Amino acid sequence: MSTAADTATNTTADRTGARTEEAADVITGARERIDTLDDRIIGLVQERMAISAVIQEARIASGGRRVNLSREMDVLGHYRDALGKPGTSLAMTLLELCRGRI
Ligand SMILES: C=C(O[C@@H]1C=C(C(=O)O)C=C[C@H]1O)C(=O)O
Repeated sequence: MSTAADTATNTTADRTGARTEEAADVITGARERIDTLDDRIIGLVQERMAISAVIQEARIASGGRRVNLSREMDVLGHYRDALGKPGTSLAMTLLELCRGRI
């Protein structure tokens, strides 16, 4: 016979994929920390976009181009050195967010 407590346990397990209540608690707590980090990362990305826009506008207003490929190579290298090949993909996504598609 299943009880109300069993139902609650199953619900938690369904949400986390865990097979024990202890593991489900660890996962729930760690997910809260990840959600907080993701909010901070999104905020940092938005801050990066705003600063990048200032640079691009200054360069365009001076008669230059929006994009500066040699600087982008440096940014890509920075992320690749820190995070490996997926770091390059992350940097390419960040660059697209900051200056649009080229
Ligand atoms: C922000 C700049 O302009 C553009 C955007 C970049 C970026 O978001 O990192 C890098 C190079 C440029 O294509 C820059 O030249 O530094």
